[in-house]
Amino acid sequence: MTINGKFPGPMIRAKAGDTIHVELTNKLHTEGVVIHWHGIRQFGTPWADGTASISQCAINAGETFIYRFKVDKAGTYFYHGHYGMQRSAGLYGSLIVDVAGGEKEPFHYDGEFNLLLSDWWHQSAHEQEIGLSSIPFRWIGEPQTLLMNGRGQYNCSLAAPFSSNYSSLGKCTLRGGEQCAPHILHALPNKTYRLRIASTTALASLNLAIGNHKMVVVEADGNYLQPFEVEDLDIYSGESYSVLVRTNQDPTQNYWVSIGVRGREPKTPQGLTLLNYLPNSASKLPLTAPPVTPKWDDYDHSKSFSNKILALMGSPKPPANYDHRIMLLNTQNRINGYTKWAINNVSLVLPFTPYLGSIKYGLKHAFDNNPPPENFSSNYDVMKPPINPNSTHGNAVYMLNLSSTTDVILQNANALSDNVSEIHPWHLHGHDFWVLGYGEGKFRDGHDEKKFNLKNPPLRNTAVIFPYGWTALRFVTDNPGVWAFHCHIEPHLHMGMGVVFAEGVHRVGNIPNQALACGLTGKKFMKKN
Ligand SMILES: O=C1O[C@H]([C@@H](O)CO)C(O)=C1O
Repeated sequence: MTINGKFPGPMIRAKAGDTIHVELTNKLHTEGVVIHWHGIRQFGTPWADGTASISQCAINAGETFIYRFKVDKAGTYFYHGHYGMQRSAGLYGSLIVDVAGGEKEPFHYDGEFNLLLSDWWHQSAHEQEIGLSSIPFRWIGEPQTLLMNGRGQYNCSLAAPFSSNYSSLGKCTLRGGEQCAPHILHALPNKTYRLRIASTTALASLNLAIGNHKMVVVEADGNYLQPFEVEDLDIYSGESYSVLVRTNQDPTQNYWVSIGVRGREPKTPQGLTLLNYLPNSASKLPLTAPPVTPKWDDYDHSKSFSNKILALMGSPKPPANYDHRIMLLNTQNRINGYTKWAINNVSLVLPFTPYLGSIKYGLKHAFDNNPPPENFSSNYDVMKPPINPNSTHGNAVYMLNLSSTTDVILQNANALSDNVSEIHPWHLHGHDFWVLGYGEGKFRDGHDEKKFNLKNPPLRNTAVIFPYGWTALRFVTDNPGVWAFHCHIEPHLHMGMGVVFAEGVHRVGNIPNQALACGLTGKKFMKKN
């Protein structure tokens, strides 16, 4: 899927405080579409969040929807489809917000590069969707190619001469000008570059490294970090980083930039591009092989990276206590033979009427009004496959009081097979949260919160749960609207791995009619007219 004939879609670049106005015309003849502005909190414009069945009705073929919203915070963001598997089909692009005029970033750089990372399958998103909702279940499998700015190669490797792994593929013979040719980073020696990195993968967790160069991490998800230096960085779907790279290596050489799969047994060759030191030719191959991606299941490496991420000194601190705590157990389940993911034993199936309208107008039949479970059984064994794998469908909403401090403890568990627990990056709409901590095994109430970092936890919109572990998040419900909170692995959301939060919906102003033109809100307004 392309936008204005482009894949990825065009980069949108604005300044903090700007209003972005996008007119999205759906020219997909046979399906609806929406676009989510990932990381933008949509204060006062919850109908512009771009989540089908949550913030708006999907835009029908031939129709145009106007997204108009303010970008209040500088940072590295992206946008993407939020309906079915349209992200896997390529519906995404970069969204960069620069600091407001007269303002400065808290670090210096001479130039910048942007890398939007994604993964690519030869199977269409429709086949993927059907496989996920079939008996027997057909998993999408690992991607064929990893992409940087939509570019990657199949059945050949840029690095074949260096590596026995990839020599079997043969060397890519690029003459220049091919659409699959990598996006080369052309740099001058002895400068500092800001590399913006965002991951909109449908599945893959990635590790990025630059041969011979260290990176200083300074931003995550549009929030400044206490700078720290690394040789490689893990990035999960839904996350973004800025790193500073000093081009202080031998200026007669070029250097590899590599991305490789983490957290799942990789079946996809590394994605590669070059850091080209000018005036060298970009066709000059580096002297050494591309950086090796850490072993896919070396979770200690991933945890050590996550634990280094702390807020820049002077950043907003979390409230010291919570008003409301929700425990969310993540399990893989079955419903009538279908493979699903469930949260506290409920697998999310979105309603036909978007919540924002049904809650605002009190249309009680639009979804299950019983509160969803805020906890799970204290004797659930997270280290074993579920004893009773059957779960239920649901579409109930966590109704949160406005201006309250909410803690969410995400609890990972064993999947359906023995000795399998997967990585899940959870993304919250409408807010940033503080990541208070990560832990192993089952969260111990009354004990583990003593280890929370309340001094300098990073603010983010996406945080990972490690296999068999828990992650603690805190946020303030300061944004009237209805907000998705879900695993950012697209097939996992499709299989039900998400929940919905609503706060202060009575305060939401005029929702554009078009966002309501389906389901029960559609009926209500059609009658009126
Ligand atoms: O949701 C998933 O399903 C498969 C596997 O668990 C069952 O085939 C997989 O690897 C997932 O992440």
